[in-house]
Amino acid sequence: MGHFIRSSKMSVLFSLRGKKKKKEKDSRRENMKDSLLDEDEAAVPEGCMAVYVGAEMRRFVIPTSYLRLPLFRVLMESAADEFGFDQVGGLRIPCDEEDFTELLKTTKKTMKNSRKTFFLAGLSVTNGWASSAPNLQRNLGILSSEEIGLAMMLLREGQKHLFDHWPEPGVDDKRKKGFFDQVAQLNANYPGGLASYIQNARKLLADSKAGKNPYDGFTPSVPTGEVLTFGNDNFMMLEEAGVREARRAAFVLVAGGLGERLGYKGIKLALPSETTTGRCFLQHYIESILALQEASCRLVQGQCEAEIPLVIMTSDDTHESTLLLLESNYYFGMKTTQVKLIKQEKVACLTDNDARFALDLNDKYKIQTKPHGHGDVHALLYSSGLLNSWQSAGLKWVLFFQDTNGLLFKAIPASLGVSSTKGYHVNSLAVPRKAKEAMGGITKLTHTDGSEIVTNVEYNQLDPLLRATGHADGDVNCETGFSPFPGNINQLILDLGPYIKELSKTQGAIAEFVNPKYKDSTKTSFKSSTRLECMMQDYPKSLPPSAKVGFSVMDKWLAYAPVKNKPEDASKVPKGNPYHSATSGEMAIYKANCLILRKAGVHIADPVTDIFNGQEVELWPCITWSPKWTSTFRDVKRKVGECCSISQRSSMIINGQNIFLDGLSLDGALVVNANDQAEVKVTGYVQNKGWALEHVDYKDISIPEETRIRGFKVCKIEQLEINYADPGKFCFKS
Ligand SMILES: O=c1ccn([C@@H]2O[C@H](COP(=O)(O)OP(=O)(O)O[C@H]3O[C@H](CO)[C@H](O)[C@H](O)[C@H]3O)[C@@H](O)[C@H]2O)c(=O)[nH]1
Repeated sequence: MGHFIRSSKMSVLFSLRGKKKKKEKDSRRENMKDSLLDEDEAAVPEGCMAVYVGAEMRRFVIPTSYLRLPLFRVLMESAADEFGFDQVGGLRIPCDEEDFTELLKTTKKTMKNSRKTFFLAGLSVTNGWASSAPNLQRNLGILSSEEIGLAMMLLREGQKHLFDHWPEPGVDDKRKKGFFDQVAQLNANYPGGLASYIQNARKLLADSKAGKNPYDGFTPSVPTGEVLTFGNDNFMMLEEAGVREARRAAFVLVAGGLGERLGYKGIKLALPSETTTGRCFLQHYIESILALQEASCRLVQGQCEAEIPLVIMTSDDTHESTLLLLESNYYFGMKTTQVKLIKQEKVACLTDNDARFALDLNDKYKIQTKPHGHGDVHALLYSSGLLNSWQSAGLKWVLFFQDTNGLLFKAIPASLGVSSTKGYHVNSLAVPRKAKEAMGGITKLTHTDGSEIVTNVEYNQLDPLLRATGHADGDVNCETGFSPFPGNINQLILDLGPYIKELSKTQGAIAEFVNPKYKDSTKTSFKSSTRLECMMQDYPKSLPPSAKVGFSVMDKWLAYAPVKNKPEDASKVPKGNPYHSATSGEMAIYKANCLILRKAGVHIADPVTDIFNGQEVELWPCITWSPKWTSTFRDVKRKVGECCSISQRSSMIINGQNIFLDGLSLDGALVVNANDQAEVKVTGYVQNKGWALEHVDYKDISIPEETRIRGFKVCKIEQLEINYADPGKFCFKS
């Protein structure tokens, strides 16, 4: 590598082809300009620029792509500052023609060999830029040119504090390099790099400090959408339409969140959705998708070999455990090629309104990072190329869903049916919402210019928005006992074609927000570091008014029972509001199954109430079935005959595709297992001691965490278990 430092100070000037010269202000610029004017600008080919070097103004023509190299660009930019040019930069570096020629040679090579270092020799020339961070300046010798480029960017963006504690070269050099590895990664992961991230953050933090309403100019009102009634003819028609479409769908599960509110150490996808079978959320989701796939193929004529793709968005917090869960369970029956994991990266945490990065408390060479939110899913899907491959394969729908909603697949067929019959580009699934419940409200926003959008207003923004627009009480229930705004459960169904079209404009970037928790009303410091975030449901916000955006409202008991809150928090939820805990999530599954069977004609006893981990819940018979038993209500009705009854203390597990209940009277526990080729009718009176729920305390650490967070364990005292492993037609009569 050549050595660029010479005693003689010379100037380099460059001009971009076709740019007009501005009026020069100082004499040095005047001199240079004179020389430049003699040059034949037209001779500079497209994509190149002319650079004038040294006292003689020797002309070099170089590709403008060189500007992509961080240091080269930084030097050009600082020169532009120095000379006051806007588009035409001047560069004054102490080098001579020979050095510059060498610099170009190396640049050329670097551009070819991509990101190798090349500017090292020139660095000491411009060391002045680091004088504001003396500890960094002393360490420049140990850094590569790429690292220097990043360091320059950090200083330019007000991050010099990151180097305050750096010791002399020779001490912790490896960790210093590690610091830049992380900076390079953070820089590469954010569109526009860290400089854009910091600039966006400063703007959003200033808006937040000023109390700026993100919905300024908009008036909220209650939108109208499709309201579905479980089990009526319309519902069954929509379910059938949805199942038909399912073979042209892809599912996307966002599962990068750690679930801090639940306080569970593992990944939420590995939690049992209910404990009679112990089926975890991921197993339940995969089996539900496979069941839909089969049901969809059965509906269409001729050969159907659809394999519904499943994409799981993970993060560093969840990736390894998710992969392990899949691999150690043979992907729960799904082909490995059907499942793709895409990992979102975290973003830098910010300590103050100037968007200064927070250093990790345990490692001063590491910037603290946090997840950027589920909105990352759009950019990742776009950049992965999956969307285009799905389109080429003839797919039409993309369904997004979250990590812990054991009821969701009961609502999917009908809501997909709504999308296909209404031709919605975007369909959000919603349920009645209790005021202040931690779910966004689907809201119609009318702008002062007359334009309208129907979108999610997040739960922490709905109350201030309502108060700011003349609703003095803010987010409150209306006479129905619910908020008038339907609650968004973050199950989105997008039409793939318009989705791809929109993403090719935005590359999947979603508007960000920041939510700092201030120490006091001066809003100058934060209780803990914050970061920029984005939400997947904000996707429709950028759509043109012509986009067909709708939503479908379903009963809450049917569609929504997430597991998000730890027992101590759930027990403090105001009476009548949902707990969203492991306890309520499991109880909701039993309740929904009972209500579905009731609607199909089974006599099911009323529930009793009980208290687990301080939460009062309805205790219905513990009935579960494997997803392949049924994907639609019509199918349930087909499989349930006359005169069935189930007592309150009963439990039942139906595990098989062709199991029919007919004249069954159950008072105890019954487990029916049958392979897909066995058709089994279950009838008669089954009575035994059954299963009981034994109370456990969440504070009792001798009990496994996944059990104690729900406050009970299932004690299997006595049951009748019948198994059919062979094909054939069978009737079991007790
Ligand atoms: O960076 C992240 C953050 C979250 N998630 C995933 O996104 C989903 C939702 O995360 P949370 O459960 O933390 O979401 P919230 O409860 O804050 O709220 C979201 O879910 C609610 C319903 O459950 C409402 O719909 C609300 O409007 C919506 O923002 C989870 O599957 C989580 O794993 C990610 O993949 N990456």
